[in-house]
Amino acid sequence: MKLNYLDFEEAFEKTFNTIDSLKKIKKIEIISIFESLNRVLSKDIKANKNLPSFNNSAMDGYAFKYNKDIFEFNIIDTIFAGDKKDFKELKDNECYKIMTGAKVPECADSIIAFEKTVAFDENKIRIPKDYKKYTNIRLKGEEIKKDETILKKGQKINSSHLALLASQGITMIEVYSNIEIAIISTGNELKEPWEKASEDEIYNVNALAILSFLKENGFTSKYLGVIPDDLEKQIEYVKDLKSFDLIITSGGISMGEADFLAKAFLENGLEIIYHGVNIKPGRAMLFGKFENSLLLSLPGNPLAAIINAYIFLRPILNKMQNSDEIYQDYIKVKNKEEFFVKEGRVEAVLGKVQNGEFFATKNNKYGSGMISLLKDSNALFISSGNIHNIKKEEEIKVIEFNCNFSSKKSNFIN
Ligand SMILES: Nc1nc2c(c(=O)[nH]1)N[C@H]1C(S)=C(S)[C@@H](COP(=O)(O)OP(=O)(O)OC[C@H]3O[C@@H](n4cnc5c(N)ncnc54)[C@H](O)[C@@H]3O)O[C@H]1N2
Ligand code: MOO
Repeated sequence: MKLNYLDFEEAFEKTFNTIDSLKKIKKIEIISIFESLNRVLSKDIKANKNLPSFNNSAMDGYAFKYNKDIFEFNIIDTIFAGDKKDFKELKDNECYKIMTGAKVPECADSIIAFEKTVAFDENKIRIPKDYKKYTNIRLKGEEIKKDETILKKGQKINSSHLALLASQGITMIEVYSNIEIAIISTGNELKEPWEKASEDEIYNVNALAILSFLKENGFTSKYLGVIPDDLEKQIEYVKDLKSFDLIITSGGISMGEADFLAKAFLENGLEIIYHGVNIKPGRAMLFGKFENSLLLSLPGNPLAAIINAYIFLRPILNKMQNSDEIYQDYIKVKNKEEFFVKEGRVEAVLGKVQNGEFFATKNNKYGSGMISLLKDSNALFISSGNIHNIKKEEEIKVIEFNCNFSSKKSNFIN
């Protein structure tokens, strides 16, 4: 089989159009916020209450009614956070001692921190003459108003969102059900890491690498094992996979005589969207529609498989999960040492970003069969195919392994 290598951008576009064309019922479920990290909201969430829900003190200090001519106040009582009793009206020269977070009585409009007073004793304080009115009061509803939308449908939940939900006493939320993902490896040469491998055999790197890659990105998956390099057996095996939303395989898709994975899927009705992308590494990649599920076949070489996962798989997952944050954001950094890429194809170069500088891993002199380089890298530089050398000190765009995602497609290609 001879592969036609599809233009990189076109592959991206076809991928997204294919996801859009799937006839999918968006399944939802209601879950506890304790189980909701990385899940995607299936509806907007409104505020249950104002934030803050009462005027409260931003400092440990004294609450008083501002008067431009009064600078000394007698302390008449102390208000602690959580105090609910009614505090009596303050006279002009009276104040309350008040703790951070405590409810500020209606009669007070300003707070001074203990350390900002000019003098104080048990009973009295003096404030500076230039002290400003309304200082240090966190006003009811100043941050969020009751019924305001606080989180939008499509939001992937992180700890900051959970802080907000907790502040509202919201404990159950509606999310999209997790997409179901199957992971399959191919290759008779593979032994699982817990098996004994002879010097002629290799360990299965991709299954665990992809499984944990998915976990890092908030997705769960089922590892279904290694399919034997035998067409008849593969045809049988593949039949049962249509119930998954996404099937991720690795290996068996280039031109080797035992590479008949694509054929096994084709025999079962696979519609190939593309097979081969003009990118190094990872050009053997196959993407297809398998009834209402998708097949992403990553190359066997672990480094190529993982790089493709960073570039292609992450946006696919985000989109399939109905997240709003789909596309990788790039950052701009300074290139530390000159390195070279080939013209005429997109090239993904591993590197390490440190304090705003990019170091190409091994100066971009490595093969896609290597494995250890991934652990020494934390970012990818992606060339357009129109450049050859990337000079020292040049400003470049890179995608970090743990990049942010946004709803707008960014142009991360250099
Ligand atoms: N004549 C050609 N040969 C190859 C081409 C080509 O264009 N023409 N492309 C090369 C490139 S680039 C890649 S990448 C590989 C992709 O091949 P496959 O996706 O079919 O993968 P395999 O042939 O099955 O395996 C390649 C390599 O990776 C190892 N492997 C496979 N699975 C695993 C795994 N789960 N864990 C660890 N290592 C794995 C396998 O042993 C091979 O060494 O094709 C080139 N050939
Ligand atoms: O897919 Mo291969 O790893 O391009 O190098």
